Amino acid sequence: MEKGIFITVEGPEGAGKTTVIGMLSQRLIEEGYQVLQTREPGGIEIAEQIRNVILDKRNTSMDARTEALLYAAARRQHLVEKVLPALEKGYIVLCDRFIDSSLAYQGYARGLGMDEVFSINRFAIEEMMPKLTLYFDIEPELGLERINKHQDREVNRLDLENLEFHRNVREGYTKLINDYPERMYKINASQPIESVYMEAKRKLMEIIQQEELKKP
Ligand SMILES: Nc1ncnc2c1ncn2[C@@H]1O[C@H](COP(=O)(O)OP(=O)(O)OP(=O)(O)O)[C@@H](O)[C@H]1O
Ligand SMILES: Cc1cn([C@H]2C[C@H](O)[C@@H](COP(=O)(O)O)O2)c(=O)[nH]c1=O
Repeated sequence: MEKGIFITVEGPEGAGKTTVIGMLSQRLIEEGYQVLQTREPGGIEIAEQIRNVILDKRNTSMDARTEALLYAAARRQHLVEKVLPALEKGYIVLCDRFIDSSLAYQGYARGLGMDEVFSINRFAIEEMMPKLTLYFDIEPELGLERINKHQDREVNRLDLENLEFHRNVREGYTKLINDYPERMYKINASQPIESVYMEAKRKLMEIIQQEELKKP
């Protein structure tokens, strides 16, 4: 039984997940909590290597099932190598994307089916689900506009999908929010960054208090 709290942040491209996770992480550390900030796909060497294969713009022939399996493989390794050990030590783990990304992108937008994608992921994660998922909701046009303006961020294979794909990703997330209202909390990510952060922080603190997490 893990002692920490597993939190995931989800949403379409450019919703502000990485930025807000950084702000939350810094604030929680200042308050004395042990925090692990990580991301999917990636976060550890093997998963970062898989990330490079999945997101490489040259891999235009990648089959949708191959893509789903690669995300699940990266997830498995990241979970056992990084997330579970941190949870056992009592950390708050803030993870940029997890299974809901596979359900929205591969299950819904790629059309593989959310149930099918859930079942391959069950093999990868066993029973491990987040205590809370903050879902950053944004119109794909605005999210893509943000990342296109962001000079340092390299555009990847998934970013290059057409607008219809990105609209379907958002529709997939909307289904998930309806299916898992207890676990998922929706935030309007088109608000100014400070408002998004404040709302995320309030919800996160509610869960930390509910779980009675102790500072070390
Ligand atoms: N609420 C906001 N208002 C305006 N700009 C924002 C907001 N949130 C993030 N940004 C900017 O949008 C860009 C993308 O943000 P960020 O990398 O945090 O998004 P992301 O959800 O992690 O994206 P991706 O999943 O595509 O990597 C950054 O340049 C960031 O400064
Ligand atoms: C975990 C996961 C991710 N994706 C997609 C979502 C994004 O387009 C990229 C990751 O890039 P980011 O800048 O780190 O957000 O991968 C996916 O399709 N399925 C997944 O399971």
